[in-house]
Formats: sequence, C-alpha cells, structure tokens
Amino acid sequence: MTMDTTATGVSVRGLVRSYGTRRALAGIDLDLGPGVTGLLGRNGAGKTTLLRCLATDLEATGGEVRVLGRDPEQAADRTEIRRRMGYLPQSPSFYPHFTVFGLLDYVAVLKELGGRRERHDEVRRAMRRVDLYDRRHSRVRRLSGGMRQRLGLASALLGDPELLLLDEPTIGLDPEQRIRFRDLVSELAARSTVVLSTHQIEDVAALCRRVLCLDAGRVVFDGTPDELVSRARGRVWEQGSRPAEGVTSWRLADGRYRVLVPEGTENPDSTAGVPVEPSLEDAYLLFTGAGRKTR
Ligand SMILES: Nc1ncnc2c1ncn2[C@@H]1O[C@H](COP(=O)(O)OP(=O)(O)OP(=O)(O)O)[C@@H](O)[C@H]1O
Repeated sequence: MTMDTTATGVSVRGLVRSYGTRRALAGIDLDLGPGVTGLLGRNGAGKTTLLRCLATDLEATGGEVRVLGRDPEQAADRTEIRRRMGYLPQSPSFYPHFTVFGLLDYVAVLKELGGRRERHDEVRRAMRRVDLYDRRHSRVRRLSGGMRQRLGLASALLGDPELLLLDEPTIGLDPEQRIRFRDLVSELAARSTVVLSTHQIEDVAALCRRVLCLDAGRVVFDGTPDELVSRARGRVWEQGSRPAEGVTSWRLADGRYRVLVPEGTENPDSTAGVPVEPSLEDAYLLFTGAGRKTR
C-alpha cells in the first residue's frame, strides 16, 4: 500500500507500538479523511494507543505515521500538527484553580490562536458550543464530571481543527448534552477528519460513516456500520434453551437466549433456535472479540 501524504487526514502504514514486551498496536494500516470514523474495540484493544500516536503524544515503535501530511517524528512537523489538531484524551486533566475561561485561553495561547481579541472570541465560541458559557467564571475544581468532559471538548475544538481526535468523548454526558455533542461533531465532520473512540453504540449509529474494529492491536473490521451489521447476518440467533458453554449469549426478557456465533464457527445448538436480524450492538460484540478472555 502506498502512503497517502496529502495535507488532510491521517495515513498510517505498519504502525507498531509496544509498551515493554506488550504489543498494543501490532501493525496498523489506515487512511482517514473527512467525516467521522468510529474506533471500536473492547478494553485493551489499542484504541487509546492509536489515538495517542496520532496526537503526537506517543512515538511509534515501528511503521510510518503521517498526520495532516506531516511526520510526527520531526519536531517542526509535530508543532504544526498540534496547532492544527484537537485532541480530547481519555482522562483529561486540568489545572483545578483555573477558571473555565482562563483555562481555555491558556490552551488557545499554546495553540497560537491569533491576537488577544481574536483569541478571546474563539474561547467564547468554544464555551458556547459546549454550553459552558454561563460557567465561564467557575473554577475547574467546582465543575461536575460531565462539565469537565465538556471543558475538555471545548479545548479540543479551539481553532476549528482540521483533525479532531476524541477518546470516549461522551462519557458522563447527560442525554441532552450528548445530542448536542452529536450535532456539533456532525457539523465539524463536514470539513474535518474526526476519529472517535467509543463504547457507545448509539453514538456510532448516529455519527459514523465508517467504523474500525480493533482487536489485540489489529484492525479486524473496516467499513460502514451497515456493512458491519451485514457481516453479522446468520451469526445472531435466538433460542429457547441455554446455549453451550463458551458461546457469548444473554437471557432476554421473554426467557429466550440471544446467541452470538463468531466467524469461522457454527452454532452448536442450531436446532434449538433461529437466526435473527443482527443489531449494530450484536455486530460490535462479534467483531470486537466478545467472549474471549481479556489479555
Ligand atoms: N502506559 C502503558 N504502559 C503499559 N501498558 C500500557 C500502557 N497503556 C496501555 N497499555 C497496554 O496496551 C494495551 C492497549 O491499551 P489501550 O489503552 O490502547 O486500549 P483501549 O482500547 O484504549 O482500552 P479501553 O477501552 O480500556 O480504553 C493494553 O494491553 C494496555 O494494558
């Protein structure tokens, strides 16, 4: 595969990242452009590690990475990437004594967002976008968990980034804020590349044109949400009796069992039930390694 080094999006070839002897990313090839791409996978699959490599927060152990056409291994390119990218880490940490406005202004200074007036306008815009304008004078330590998450999002949105990397962005948001978030990201994705790591299937269904399923540091599915569901057809069953050990299944309200049959295997109880139309959640569970032991 040749490398796409155009100035938009992300291009990755053979990306490996190890922590000591543990391989968190085991050879990833990717090209990402405008729109929202959902990064799915169970705990430990490598999602955060991949986002951190793209965000210039972690160096690759092997392979090649280009972000907005730049090479994160070069100091000048790294600075340029950081200026043009927004990153919401999994557990954003803030200076607790800063006010909401003060903190965002500080980030805006680091991002070199214009002169004082222009910068303050941008900070106000970011606060309004995440509905924190009324709390602009509040100290960070006095915000609720969901408000802190929104503050992290506002900081990622500063300067209308060309690339937005969001690690589990809707954790702790109430339903109203979650809908607001979707609206905002969907609007941004019309012109920017957005990568969203999440366990929230509803967010994937609402936002993502493309999904990547990671399992043990590899991409095991790359396609649209509809294609993910199609691939699960014939692999989701409902049956009256409890399935055999070792198969992922759960009891439904009517006492029947929903059973997931992984690719390459057959339902051992096929006479006890019938295949049913898979949901996106079924497909997600099937292609992110449900039922196997965590590493
Ligand atoms: N700083 C670290 N030091 C050592 N190992 C790490 C470190 N960060 C992650 N790992 C390991 O790398 C693997 C991938 O972790 P990563 O955080 O990328 O997964 P994830 O898909 O984001 O998981 P989650 O859904 O739980 O956030 C895991 O096996 C994890 O234990």
